[in-house]
Amino acid sequence: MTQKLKISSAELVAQARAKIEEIDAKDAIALVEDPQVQFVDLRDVRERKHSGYIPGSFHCPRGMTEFWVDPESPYFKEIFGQDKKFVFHCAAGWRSALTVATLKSMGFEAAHITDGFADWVKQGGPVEKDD
Ligand SMILES: O=S(=O)([O-])[S-]
Repeated sequence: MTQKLKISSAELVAQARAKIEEIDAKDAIALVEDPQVQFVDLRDVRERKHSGYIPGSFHCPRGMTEFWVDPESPYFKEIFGQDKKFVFHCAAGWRSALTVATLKSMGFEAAHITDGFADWVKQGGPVEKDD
């Protein structure tokens, strides 16, 4: 039997989006060479390999994010200790909205690309691909 949810995934994303900083792809593209900005890619490795990625983006599997940004966690990654603006993205902006809202509740400030990598590509953003 299908369980009756208290809240849909779409509502969860909408609630998250209302709480966080969103950057549309066009504005994000303008930041790609800014050394003070670190793009963080939450997509899985297969998506990155298949569709390419934002040059200089750091790959962070969504499942590890809370642990990787937390200096008290054994999984902390130094990259998140830098004094930079962090801009997270996924494919279409849903996973990154949820992630950035969760990070905000932890006290870690970040933004996300509103409509994700799909819009980045549509707006002509640079894409790197490994062979
Ligand atoms: O990447 S996603 O927004 O499709 S969940």
